[in-house]
Amino acid sequence: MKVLIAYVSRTGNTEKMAQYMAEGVRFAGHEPVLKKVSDIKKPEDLQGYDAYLFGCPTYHRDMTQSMKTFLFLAQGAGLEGKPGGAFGSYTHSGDAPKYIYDTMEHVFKMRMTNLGSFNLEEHKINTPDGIRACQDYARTVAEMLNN
Ligand SMILES: Cc1cc2nc3c(=O)[nH]c(=O)nc-3n(C[C@H](O)[C@H](O)[C@H](O)COP(=O)(O)O)c2cc1C
Repeated sequence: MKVLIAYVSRTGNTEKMAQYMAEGVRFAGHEPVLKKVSDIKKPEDLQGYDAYLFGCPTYHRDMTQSMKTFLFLAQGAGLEGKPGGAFGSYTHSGDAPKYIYDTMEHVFKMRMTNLGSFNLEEHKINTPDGIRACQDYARTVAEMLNN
C-alpha cells in the first residue's frame, strides 16, 4: 500500500527526516511517496494513498504558513479513518508537529497511533539514534495498514 510523506523544510532538516521516514515505511512492507507540500496543489493530489505522514519544522513557535495552507487543502481530501502521523525538526520548542497531529486527529478524524507527534532536535537527525527514531515512527504508522 502507498504512504504519502508530505513535508515542508526550509533548510533541509525535516526533509532528511522525511527520507528516513520513507525507509521506515519500506520496513513495514509499504511504498513511500515523498512530496513537498508546495507540489500538492489540489485535494485530489492527496488521493490514492492509504496512510499519511505530514512533516513541518517549527518556526516562531508555529508551523509554517505553507503547512497551514496545505492543511486547509487537505481538509477536502477525505482523509477520515486513514492512518496518520506528524513529525518535524526543531531546536527548543517543537510546536509544529503537535498542532498538525491535533488537526489530523480532531478535524480530519484520521486514525492516529498512540505515539502522538514526533519531534526531533535538529542535531540528532543524522545520528544512528535519530535515524532509527524516524524509521520507527514511520514504521509504526505504516504497520497500522497491516492490521
Ligand atoms: C527564525 C527561526 C525561528 C525558529 N523558531 C523556532 C521555534 O520557535 N521553536 C523551535 O523549536 N525551533 C525554532 N527554530 C529552529 C528550527 O525549527 C530548526 O532549525 C529546524 O531544524 C529547521 O528545520 P528545516 O531545516 O526542516 O527547515 C527556528 C529557526 C529559525 C531560523
